[in-house]
Amino acid sequence: MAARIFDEHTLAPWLEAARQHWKLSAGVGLLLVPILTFTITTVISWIGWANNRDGREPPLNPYWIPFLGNWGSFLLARKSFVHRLYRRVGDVPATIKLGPAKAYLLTRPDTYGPLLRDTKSCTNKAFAVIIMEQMFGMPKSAMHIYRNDKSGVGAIPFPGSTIPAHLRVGDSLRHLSSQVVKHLSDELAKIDPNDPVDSGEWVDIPDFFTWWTHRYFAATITALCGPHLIALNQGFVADFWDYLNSWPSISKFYPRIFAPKAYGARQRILDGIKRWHAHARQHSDYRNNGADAPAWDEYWGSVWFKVRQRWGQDTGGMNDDALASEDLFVLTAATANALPMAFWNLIEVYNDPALLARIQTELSNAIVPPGTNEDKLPYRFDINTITSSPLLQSVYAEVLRMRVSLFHNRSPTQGDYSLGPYKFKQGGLVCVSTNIASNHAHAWRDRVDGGQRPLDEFWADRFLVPNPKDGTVKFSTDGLDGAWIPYGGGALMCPGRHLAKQEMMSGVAIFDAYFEMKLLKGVPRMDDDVFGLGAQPPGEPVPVRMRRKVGISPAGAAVAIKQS
Ligand code: HEM
Repeated sequence: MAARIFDEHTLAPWLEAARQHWKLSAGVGLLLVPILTFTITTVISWIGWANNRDGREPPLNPYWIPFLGNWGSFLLARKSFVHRLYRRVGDVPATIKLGPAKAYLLTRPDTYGPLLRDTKSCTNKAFAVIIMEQMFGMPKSAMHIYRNDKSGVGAIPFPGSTIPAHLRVGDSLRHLSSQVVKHLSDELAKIDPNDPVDSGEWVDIPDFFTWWTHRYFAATITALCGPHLIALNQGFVADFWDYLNSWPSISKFYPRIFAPKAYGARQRILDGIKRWHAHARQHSDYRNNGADAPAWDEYWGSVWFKVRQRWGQDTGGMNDDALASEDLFVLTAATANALPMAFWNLIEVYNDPALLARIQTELSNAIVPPGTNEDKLPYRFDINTITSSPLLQSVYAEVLRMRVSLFHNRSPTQGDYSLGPYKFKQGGLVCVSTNIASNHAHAWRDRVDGGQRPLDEFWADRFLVPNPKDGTVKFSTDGLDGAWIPYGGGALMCPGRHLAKQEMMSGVAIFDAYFEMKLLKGVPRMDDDVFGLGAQPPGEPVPVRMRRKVGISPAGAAVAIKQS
């Protein structure tokens, strides 16, 4: 009977009709593929939800397009993808198909801490390898160095690792914050007679984000790398911001032909770094980087760059292009998040005159020596006065909570990884979203002032708790394990976090010492194209009215400021 149903006479008319209307048939076929895929993945998802066994994989997030899965929506609309998924699954993790990769999105902050700390079983290696190639242009010829580094990320390399300690990927930062503060103060003290901001009158600036981040970038790069990187490369500062602004395009893996501006900016930066390396190698021996070497010299800047140069050279597999990509990674890590965050810190403070008044004494006391007048320009600052202020720390932490949006990505490397009743396959990507962590109602239930301070609003005092010792308040992140994770966690936690904190907090004191400012349109919205990639910059121009406070002659003409 079955044979009769499918015999050639029965099928023939259908095949003939399909031949005649092939366009229609192809269209129906194309429509059926996603519908079938969605139906099948939905059934798989239900089975996942019904499964109560320990050691199960999280339920699958259904998708329409075979092979690609959720890759398209994740790359093109990360924010709405994560929000929709979170609304659907709540506190249950989800399995997501991202092209050839399998990822797991964790949605409960109380699972974040343990996962991030377990760097023995779960590292960011798989992800870091992709990032080095796609975002920083690491040449393929050097990628084996990252793939072959089996030493893990903990302080003690895994048994069997052959990579000596001083050659491992990653390093630490020291001695830099006071340099950054000094250079930013020098930068803001400079008077340009042609710049209306330096006239002593109130002037309107159409976009304060550009004004501030370009100046702070120049100061940070001079502190990190010495003055020659910028001096050797005209337009380096503007090019770098073009490159950072291109991150959303590069992160979508667009081929070069579709994003020539983005890849062009990246290439100009890489060429500039190569020029700087060659110049520094000519003038200063990068092998002189031990305990007795100076912490900073004008050619390499921080001794850290000498150590990194030596590491790169000693791998034997890195050419000049690869060494430039390595340092592009560091320069990006050091500025792409910290400087937009220093911007938001200023914006929140200047948006609220009452808050500015509350911190004014601490800001003024940070200038050393106290009572310094204009003869002592550029001012010098005591960062400790600022970083120990409970309120300023709370503002800083709240800014990070609201404006940092990234995924901490881990991958089980020592077999499948168990977390509660769930199992994550070795090689899968386990993703922790700072946005879910930062806005999780239960995790933050004690930090919303009984519901009066919702998490989608900035609240300067969110991180202040009573101090029973003296009846005052103190800054605290107690009880927020897994909820406040802008820097990640465990051995992989950002090595630049102390520097970032000092940059963000001292930025307010330094700016306040030289300028007055009023926001003309309040706090700008964030650029959601950067959601999931780090610090979100503003998504619109930020007009302000500014006036220089110091360094102005009585006639209103700008006067030159002495360099100390
Ligand atoms: C607000 C500012 C910053 C934020 C939010 C931030 C965040 C992060 C995060 C989330 C990671 C990855 C951690 C993980 O995988 O768990 C990271 C890594 C890193 N950060 Fe930061 N960071 C900031 C500022 C800085 C600064 C100022 C530096 C200074 C140089 C820096 C240097 C680095 C480096 C070198 C790594 C890679 C570490 C490694 O792979 O060994 N970061 N950062």
